[in-house]
Amino acid sequence: MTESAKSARPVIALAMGDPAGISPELTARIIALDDVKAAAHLVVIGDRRILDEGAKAAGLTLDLEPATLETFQQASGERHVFIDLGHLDPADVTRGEATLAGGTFATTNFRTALQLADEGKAQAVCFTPFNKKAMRYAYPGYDDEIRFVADVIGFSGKVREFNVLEKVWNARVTSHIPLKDVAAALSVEAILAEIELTATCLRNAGYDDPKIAVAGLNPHAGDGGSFGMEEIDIIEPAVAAAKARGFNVEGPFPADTVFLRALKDGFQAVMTMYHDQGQIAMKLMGFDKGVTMMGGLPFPLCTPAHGTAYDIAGKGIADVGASREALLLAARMAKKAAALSTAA
Ligand SMILES: NC(=O)C1=CN([C@@H]2O[C@H](COP(=O)(O)OP(=O)(O)OC[C@H]3O[C@@H](n4cnc5c(N)ncnc54)[C@H](O)[C@@H]3O)[C@@H](O)[C@H]2O)C=CC1
Ligand SMILES: NCC(=O)COP(=O)(O)O
Repeated sequence: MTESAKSARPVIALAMGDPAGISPELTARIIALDDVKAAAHLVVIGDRRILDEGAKAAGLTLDLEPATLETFQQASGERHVFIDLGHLDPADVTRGEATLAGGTFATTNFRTALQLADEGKAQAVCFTPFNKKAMRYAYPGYDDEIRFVADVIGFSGKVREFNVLEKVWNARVTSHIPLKDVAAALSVEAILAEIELTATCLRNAGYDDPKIAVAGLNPHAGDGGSFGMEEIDIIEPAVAAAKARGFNVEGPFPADTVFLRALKDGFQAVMTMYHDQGQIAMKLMGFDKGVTMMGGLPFPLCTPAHGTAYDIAGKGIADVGASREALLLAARMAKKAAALSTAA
């Protein structure tokens, strides 16, 4: 890519996701978006035959620059780049089914994208949806993306998923664990660490003085200890400790109204205690725009908040809105990171 094109737009490595779902058509739709093109230079990693199937489903003809891992940095930047790993024949894809072949395809693409970012050859990574069952076939230790990323790039710092809508973010203290284990996983230290990471990620995304609302765990935030003690014993002390450290944080608020309060009172993020406490609200507020962002890594990592949608795969009706937001958020964060490192 030419120097002027490079400085204007971050390079985003886009890994094609699960081939049995909507990932191929979403990848094609992302490549065709003008605002994504204006915001980022994409290096798409996958198999051209799978992408072409997606383009066909989406009714698109794609104009991509073919390149290899060795040559893509010399690309002009006029067109997005496609790195064809040639590793999956469409004949081996069973649409709507989680398979080892699908998981191998997606983990290989993801690993390659992560390595590019780790080597500084891309400033951010995005992916179209993975299916966790398929990922586990290919990589048995695959609890979720966080564990995989940590394994691939050898990162041991704190990383967490955030769900992002323009109007509000959702951070969570626990994530992919059984609901029965949530209460035992809460501690003052865990909540404090999440607040700190959330504030940092919000600042990295351009919110200079982030304000965070913390949800309770129990109905009505425990109602003074009537329905559980976690608020009194853990969450309130964590919020007090965070305030003492200078964070703009309030709570615990009852979880059933905390998002209403956040929107009304201008909180940039709601911290929930477990996955679906936030996800239900976020997906109702903006399923077609929701982004999952892995915060705490050395580079932005974003994906749509929805999944592989096996039920509509190949029908050409998958909405690209959330993927578009994922790419645009990653581009914004990459530009902000570049500006901060230039200023330092
Ligand atoms: N970005 C990612 O990699 C994500 C992956 N997943 C994974 O996806 C798999 C399936 O997850 P589910 O819980 O079934 O949720 P899902 O989001 O795949 O599907 C839920 C419903 O939403 C619809 N839907 C999803 N995306 C859509 C789109 N772009 N346009 C139109 N309709 C859409 C589906 O057709 C389905 O009816 C799981 O393995 C899960 O872990 C889930 C969330 C995010
Ligand atoms: N692949 C990203 C992902 O699955 C996000 O999962 P979740 O945050 O919706 O559980």
